[in-house]
Amino acid sequence: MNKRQALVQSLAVFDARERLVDWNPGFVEEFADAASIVAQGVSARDISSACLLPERALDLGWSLYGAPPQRFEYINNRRSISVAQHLGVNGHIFRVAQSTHATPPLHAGMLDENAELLRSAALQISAAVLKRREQETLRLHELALKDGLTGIANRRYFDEFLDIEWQRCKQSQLPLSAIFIDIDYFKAYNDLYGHLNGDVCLKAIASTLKDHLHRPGGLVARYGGEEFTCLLPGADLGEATQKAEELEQAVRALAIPHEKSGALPIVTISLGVATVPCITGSDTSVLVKAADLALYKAKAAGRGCVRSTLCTSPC
Ligand SMILES: Nc1nc2c(ncn2[C@@H]2O[C@H](COP(=O)(O)OP(=O)(O)OP(=O)(O)O)[C@@H](O)[C@H]2O)c(=O)[nH]1
Repeated sequence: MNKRQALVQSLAVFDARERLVDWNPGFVEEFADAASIVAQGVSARDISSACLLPERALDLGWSLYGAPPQRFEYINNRRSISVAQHLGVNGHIFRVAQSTHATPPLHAGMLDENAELLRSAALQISAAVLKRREQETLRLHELALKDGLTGIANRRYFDEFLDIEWQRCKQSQLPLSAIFIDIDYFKAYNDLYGHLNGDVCLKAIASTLKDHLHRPGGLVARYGGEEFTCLLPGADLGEATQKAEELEQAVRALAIPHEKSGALPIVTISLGVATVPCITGSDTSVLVKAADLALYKAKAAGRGCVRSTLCTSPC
C-alpha cells in the first residue's frame, strides 16, 4: 500500500444533488450504522439520518445545511477523524475521512503535507470514478445502438443518425440520400440451408455492405430482419444510385450459393434509392418511405437490381 492509499481511509463521492455515486469499503466501515442503506443514489441526508452517533450526522451535515463544510475533525468510537470535503467537476462532492489518531502529525508542516496529499488522492480517485462511469455509459449506449448479430448499427442508431443528418443537410443545403436493401428469397434460403447458415449469410452481407460503403459520413445499418439501410449525407441521386449498384455487385461477388433463389443460383439483394435534393421541412419519414417504395419496385422488376427515385415535392 503506498502512502496515498494509506492516507485515504474513507472516501465517498456524491453528485451535485448529494446522492451517493461511489464509495470505498472504508466509507461503509465508518458509517456502519447506516451500512444497510449505503447504495448508489441514496442521499447524504438518508445516510445521515440512519446514523446513531450525532458526530456522523454532523459529518454529512452539508446535506442539511447547504455548502460542504471546510475540513473538520470529530471523535468517533474513540478515533479522531479528520474529514475533508471538496467540490469537483459537475458539482460532485468528494468526502474523504482520515484517522488522525492512527497517524498523528508530528508537526504542523506535516499536517499541511498530509492535507495536500489527501486532496490530490481524492481528486485522482474521483477522476477515475468519473472516467469509469463515463466509459460504462458510453459502452451501454454503444450496446443499445449496435445490432447483436452483425455488429453494425441497428435501426435505432439509423433513426438517430437520420434525424441528425437531416438537420445538418438542411442547414448546409446539401442533398440527403438513403438506400434500402433487402436480401432476395431469404425465406427460401433459411428453409433450404437452415437458420444458422442464414445468420452467417446476414453477417457476410452486413460486413460487405460496410466495407464497400467507403463514404465519409455514410452509415450502414441493419434495419430489421433481412433488411439493411445506408444513409449518404451530401450524396445526390446519381452518386447514391452508383453506390447502390456497387453494393449490389459486391454482394453478387460473394457468390453465396442459393439453389432456391428465383433470381440467380446465388444470394442477391434488391436496392431502393431515394434522394431529397433540398430539405425544407422536418418529416424524415418522407425519405424512408420513398426509398422503401423504390425497393419495392426493384423487387417487382425481378430482384437483384437497383431502382431510384427523387423526392421532388417539398420535404
Ligand atoms: N437466419 C435468419 N433469418 C432471418 C433473420 N431475420 C429475419 N429472417 C428471415 O428472413 C426471411 C424474410 O422472408 P420474406 O420477408 O418472406 O422475404 P424473402 O423470402 O427474402 O422474399 P423477398 O424479399 O420477396 O425476395 C424470413 O424467413 C425471416 O425468418 C435473422 O436474424 N436470421
